[in-house]
Amino acid sequence: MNANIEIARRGIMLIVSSPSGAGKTTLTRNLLDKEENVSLSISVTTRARRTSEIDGIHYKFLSRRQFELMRDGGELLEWAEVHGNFYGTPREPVETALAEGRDVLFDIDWQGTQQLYNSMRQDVVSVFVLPPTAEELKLRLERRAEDTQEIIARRLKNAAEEIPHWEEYDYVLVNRDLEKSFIRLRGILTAERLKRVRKEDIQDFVDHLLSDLKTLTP
Ligand SMILES: Nc1ncnc2c1ncn2[C@@H]1O[C@H](COP(=O)(O)OP(=O)(O)OP(=O)(O)O)[C@@H](O)[C@H]1O
Ligand SMILES: Nc1nc2c(ncn2[C@@H]2O[C@H](COP(=O)(O)O)[C@@H](O)[C@H]2O)c(=O)[nH]1
Repeated sequence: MNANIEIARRGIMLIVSSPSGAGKTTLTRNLLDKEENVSLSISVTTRARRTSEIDGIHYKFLSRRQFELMRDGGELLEWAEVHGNFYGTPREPVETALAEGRDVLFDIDWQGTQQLYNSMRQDVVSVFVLPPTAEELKLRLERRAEDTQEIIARRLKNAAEEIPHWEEYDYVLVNRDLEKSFIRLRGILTAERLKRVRKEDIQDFVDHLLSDLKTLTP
């Protein structure tokens, strides 16, 4: 057997959560640009589209009725109400990717993470991103200039309820320096991909290695 061969494994569900504005979207988009074999789970939402967003790329934007039809038809892996809007993860693309050994990145909140923990724990790796300070969180939301003052105030208020959920996650990152945070996030994915338990056919690989070794030793 060729020693460079890729060992087959199931895909990983890499979840990144944070209070609004801490930087999870920036970090996950960077990861998608730099890493192969990973795709973003595109959520459905009833939230209004921001000017910088494209339907079908950042989210699939739905009416409340369309969202309820998907949810009630069992088409969502998880769903939650966040900041007064509904968000959910379409089931089919995720299940297909994982079965084909492709990793999937999720930008979802703590409620969705809890649901995926309950249903798919063995596939989930979760990361909680914290802002360096409360003032910086507010500044980031303001500098992003995508939301009204009212929406920013609501998101900052909700941050106090979201942040205590950091303890439920596998990893925690304080996103002070973007480059350092990115290196850490990428490191988490790299290490998780190498975990022994994920390598479904590692035993076959080792058996071949041992049998080849026998031919080399008297
Ligand atoms: N380490 C950082 N230093 C300075 N600015 C940052 C850093 N990380 C992200 N930002 C900026 O902060 C703003 C908010 O980031 P981003 O949109 O990624 O947050 P988010 O956590 O995904 O928010 P939401 O949940 O609302 O989507 C963006 O303008 C982004 O460029
Ligand atoms: N439980 C889920 N949460 C989701 C999903 N998609 C996004 N989100 C979270 O909602 C908030 C707000 O996002 P924004 O784009 O409006 O700023 C943020 O915490 C996201 O992580 C989902 O499918 N399920």
